Amino acid sequence: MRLAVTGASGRMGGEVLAAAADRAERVVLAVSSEPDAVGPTAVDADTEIVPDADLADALAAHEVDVLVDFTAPSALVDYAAACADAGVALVTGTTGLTDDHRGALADAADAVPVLHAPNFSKGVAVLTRLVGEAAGALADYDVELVEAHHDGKTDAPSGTALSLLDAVDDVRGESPRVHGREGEAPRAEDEVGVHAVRAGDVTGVHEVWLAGGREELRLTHRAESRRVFAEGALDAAAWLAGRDAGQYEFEAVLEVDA
Ligand SMILES: NC(=O)C1=CN([C@@H]2O[C@H](COP(=O)(O)OP(=O)(O)OC[C@H]3O[C@@H](n4cnc5c(N)ncnc54)[C@H](OP(=O)(O)O)[C@@H]3O)[C@@H](O)[C@H]2O)C=CC1
Ligand SMILES: O=C(O)C1=N[C@H](C(=O)O)C[C@H](O)C1
Repeated sequence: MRLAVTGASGRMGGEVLAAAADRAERVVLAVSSEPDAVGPTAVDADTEIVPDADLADALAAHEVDVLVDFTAPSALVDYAAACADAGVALVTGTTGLTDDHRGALADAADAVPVLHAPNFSKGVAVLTRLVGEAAGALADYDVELVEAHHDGKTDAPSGTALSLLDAVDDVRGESPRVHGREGEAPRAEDEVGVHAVRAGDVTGVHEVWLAGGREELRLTHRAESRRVFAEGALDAAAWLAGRDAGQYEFEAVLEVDA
């Protein structure tokens, strides 16, 4: 499998490059909006560092099978279009997507296989199922979500938090989401509080509270290292290579793994 990795100078891009090297996976392109910021030691000797402006040509010239992306929504839209033009599968973990960004991914998926996941850890996949089960079984319990990330994260709530909230809505119907609280306002019975902490170098914590009058259940996932996301994305890339055009879910990759 011949891989390209975008956001090569970023936290996750760097982690994917390091994980791929440790797994002896072939990264032919490290793509960056600032190629000079990608240290030569970040990539293997046979990996070419290319500016993202040249992505479409580079994908075709290097016969890339899958592009792995952790960048920003505006960049992802351009990268998805380049993948569609070059016939390259796309695995992306970029969060903060609006409906327009999702529309651009759907357009790309008309031409190539596309897999987007807001979280590439196995633990969060299980957490999402557990949250749905708990929200259904404890239907009258208050739900609140707290997520914490490093001080460099720009989108809030996290993509994972949004998908956990969707899991609650799937079993309870759509609930009003209250982001933080201030001042006088009684808690509505069906509201779901959402709280985003940004501090230091926290890799990623998601905690869902379910509180009844006399007991409280908390379901918590704590990522200890970005490597867990990078490994999940590389597993997804191996699974996606050679598939038909269309949109795929990370859960399908994990089913094969189980
Ligand atoms: N799904 C998952 O499992 C995970 C998802 N994420 C998501 O991945 C994304 C990246 O996270 P992280 O690596 O921590 O972020 P960083 O800010 O560390 O890196 C993002 C990189 O994207 C590139 N980039 C290209 N265009 C833009 C742009 N317009 N604005 C900002 N960056 C741009 C830059 O690299 P360059 O200049 O080299 O192109 C930048 O360094 C986020 O959306 C985050 O939420 C993070 C962890 C896990
Ligand atoms: O930006 C991050 O760091 C992370 N982002 C993802 C998200 O928004 O859910 C996944 C993980 O929590 C780390």
